[in-house]
Amino acid sequence: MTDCDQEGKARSSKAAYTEGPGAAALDVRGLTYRFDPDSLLFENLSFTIQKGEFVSLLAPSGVGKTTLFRLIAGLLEPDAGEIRLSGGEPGLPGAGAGVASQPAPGTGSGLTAPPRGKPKRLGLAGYMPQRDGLMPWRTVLDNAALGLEVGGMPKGEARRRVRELLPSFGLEQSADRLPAELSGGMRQRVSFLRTLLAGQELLLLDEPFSALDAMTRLDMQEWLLQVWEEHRKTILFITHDVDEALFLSDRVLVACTSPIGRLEEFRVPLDRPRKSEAMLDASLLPAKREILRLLRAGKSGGQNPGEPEEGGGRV
Ligand SMILES: Nc1ncnc2c1ncn2[C@@H]1O[C@H](COP(=O)(O)OP(=O)(O)OP(=O)(O)O)[C@@H](O)[C@H]1O
Repeated sequence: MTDCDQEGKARSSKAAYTEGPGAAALDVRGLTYRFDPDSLLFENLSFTIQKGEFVSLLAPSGVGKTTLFRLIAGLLEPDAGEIRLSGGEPGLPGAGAGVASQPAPGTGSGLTAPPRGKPKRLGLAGYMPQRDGLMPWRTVLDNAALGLEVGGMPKGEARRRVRELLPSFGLEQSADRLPAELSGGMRQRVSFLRTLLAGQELLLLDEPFSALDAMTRLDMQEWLLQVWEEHRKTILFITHDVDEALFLSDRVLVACTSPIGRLEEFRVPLDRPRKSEAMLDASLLPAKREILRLLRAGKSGGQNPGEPEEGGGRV
């Protein structure tokens, strides 16, 4: 048993998720997935994200964070378990669109597994992958409008919708520029605008700021919170930066075992709206210390991780 497992057992009675079936944006039950027989990534994993929450996911590199996003987005199908998203018809609760299920061993859920094929939840979550994926030949305006156009909106209407939001994304003067003419932060803003405009309730953001310098990153974090407070979407955010996770989130979920079978939950004790100085708030230190310790325990496969350094916040 790893240090992380022991810690999980000790904390399990406290780490109860607040589940309200009508308010869930995402409900994962008994998820099991492997790419090949020797690489089990998820084993009977369950967690819930409520509508309007900002939740970050922290885990050591290579344990399966991006794969989890691909499963939620419907790009991969679980071997067992179910993934439910709101926003489909009839949505949550229920067994209509937006539900992918395979029988989870030992869960006795009694749910009927739909036939394999196109996942019913495909398109129900907005997915912003690590690389911004902007098309180099399309302007800012046309890149941001892409999701709307793919969804069937006429080009003129899609462009009008984009133009309305360009000012709050700091892109008003850049509508006709190509991606190669943009800074890293601007590219991420275009990519996020495209994701937001596609209209889904749940947005999956995979390390969107990892390639940015420290100052741009701080600006982008504050900006993202402003936009989120304005649009009140549900965000699930992958990062390797503990400070970033604590600053942005209502809850931080930490995966520290491989395969991932449970997520340790930390509620962030900060009021909103937040400014970046909140990262220095002393109330965050116990959670930060504990998260770093868990991640180091997970990384070292259960070797004694020792005391984490105060300053280090990236894993
Ligand atoms: N298409 C694939 N086929 C086979 N194995 C894969 C595939 N995609 C990812 N993997 C493996 O699954 C594991 C998890 O990969 P994933 O990218 O989900 O990890 P991650 O936690 O997001 O990593 P990082 O933090 O470095 O981005 C890795 O061992 C990876 O090599």
